[in-house]
Amino acid sequence: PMTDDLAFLPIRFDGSRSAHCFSGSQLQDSILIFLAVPGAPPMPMSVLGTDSIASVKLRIQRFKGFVVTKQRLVLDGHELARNNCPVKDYGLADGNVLHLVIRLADLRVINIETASGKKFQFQVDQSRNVKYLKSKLAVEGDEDLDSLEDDDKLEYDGEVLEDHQLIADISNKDDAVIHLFIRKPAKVRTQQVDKDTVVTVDNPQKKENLQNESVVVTPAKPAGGKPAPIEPIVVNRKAKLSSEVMKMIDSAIAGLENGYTPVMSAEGSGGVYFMQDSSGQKNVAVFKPIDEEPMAENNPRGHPLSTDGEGMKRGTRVGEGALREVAAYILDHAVGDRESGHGVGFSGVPPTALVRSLHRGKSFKFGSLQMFMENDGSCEDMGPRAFPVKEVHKIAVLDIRLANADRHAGNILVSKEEGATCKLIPIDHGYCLPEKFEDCTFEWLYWPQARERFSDETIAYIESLDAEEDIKLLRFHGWELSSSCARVLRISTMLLKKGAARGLTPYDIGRILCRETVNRDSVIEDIIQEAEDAVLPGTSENLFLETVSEIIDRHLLGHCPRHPPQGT
Ligand SMILES: Nc1ncnc2c1ncn2[C@@H]1O[C@H](COP(=O)(O)OP(=O)(O)OP(=O)(O)O)[C@@H](O)[C@H]1O
Repeated sequence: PMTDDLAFLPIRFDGSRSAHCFSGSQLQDSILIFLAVPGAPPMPMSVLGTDSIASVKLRIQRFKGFVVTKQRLVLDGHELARNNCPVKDYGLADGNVLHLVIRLADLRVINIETASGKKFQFQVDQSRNVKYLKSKLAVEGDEDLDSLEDDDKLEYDGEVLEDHQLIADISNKDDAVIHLFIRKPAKVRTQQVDKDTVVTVDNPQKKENLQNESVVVTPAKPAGGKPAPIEPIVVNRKAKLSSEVMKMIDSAIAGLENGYTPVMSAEGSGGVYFMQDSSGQKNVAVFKPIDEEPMAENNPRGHPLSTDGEGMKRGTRVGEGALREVAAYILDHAVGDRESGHGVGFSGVPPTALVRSLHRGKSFKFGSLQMFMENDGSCEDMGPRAFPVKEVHKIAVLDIRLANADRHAGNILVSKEEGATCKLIPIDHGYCLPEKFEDCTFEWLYWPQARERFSDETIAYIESLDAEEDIKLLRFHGWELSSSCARVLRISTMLLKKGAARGLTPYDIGRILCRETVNRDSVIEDIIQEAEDAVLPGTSENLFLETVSEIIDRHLLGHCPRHPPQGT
């Protein structure tokens, strides 16, 4: 609405003066940008270069009503994630379009009937338009819709709906039935080879990340029978799925078979669906389809499409979120147990698997399926004071090892156990194991617990870690890490081990991995640069890592731990 648009503009202007009357420095610092909210035309907004991201979000909250913590601001496909950072550090300039992505959806249920009488149900954000609904249908409709063309129409009450019309404006009645004709492009190619389905996940940017570019789905039902509604994707038949994963899949199948359709989560930046058990009373799993990740083709939250295949965080790929979710679970070994088949590991990543799942009762989608963990909210809802040191440290160890680029407070669930102690549950690992350290951020970095030393038990666990074994383990499960992701894992594991051995705290180590400001490289980035400058072109990876190791040692020598290392 007009009033909202106007509210953005004059906020910096004194009513009696025009913009031209601004005093020198303020005028120079003022930047006119456009804020793009899904389903509405971009609106002008004037900010100062010195404004922090948090203050821009606060203004958006004041004028648009979206709570600060539920906003993600995206410029050129990358999130402006640091709330304390001035906008000028992100290089925001006149005319830039800032995309607002709301992590909280305003969902609307829509019933759709095809010409041949088939019925579908969708949940769509009210702020999306008809064009978006069509693109969703194009992917999620069934084979009947295959032969239909792009210009097929959606109709409501005998009226043809225009592409730009908002879902909110179509009808006020909740039971709106929209008649449609639409085509269905393929997203993931499947091919029948003997009794198996060979699936190629379409990710043109970085195919080498999936072994042989294809994945074998083992049919859970005998050949000729109906496919199971959820099937784990198993690349290596020798890799056993943990019993927790199998149990979770079985209960989610029971829920689907009893007719309980997965419910879309109101929270999250991508498509996140809660699957129920056979009673329909309890959430048992969380399904995140590959094609609905932030910046992927069918993202339901209004994320702009990625233009170059890079994900919302630097050094990650759109379409690989599910692999990273599974990798985080696989690499979260239980103490003393590196093999597959473990339940919950040292850091408590919920059991997670790559699956093909029936979506909305008709088409299949690929994605990650994670055990639903009962919780009392996330760290976004409470201060960190009540969290036990051990709980914070287990998250810190995970984030440092995996160079997690998305550890915000909403991605740590809190469960209050009996006796009121809090357990922390790390979720959402779609942006771990990046190709570079640039976007590493750790919510816990400034929590007091991060300044405590690791316990002996944690130090023993850290000592047992081995990046080479981890890379092999992922390969065994079918994910061949790209050389740059493997390098990041090797260096972060090396730093964690060296730091812990010297008595450094999670804060000390985390500060080496995270940039202090957006535009200043982190210590680890400087160390890598120094090593790159020191070695000759064509040097082996091993020699390069030795060089990194020496530079880290030198850096840590100059680092004075808060307490002397143990045993010295
Ligand atoms: N394993 C889980 N158990 C219980 N709840 C979960 C689990 N995974 C996700 N959720 C719930 O779903 C919401 C969205 O999930 P998630 O954070 O993984 O999504 P996302 O799209 O990657 O988004 P974002 O990082 O922007 O929040 C979470 O805030 C949480 O409430």
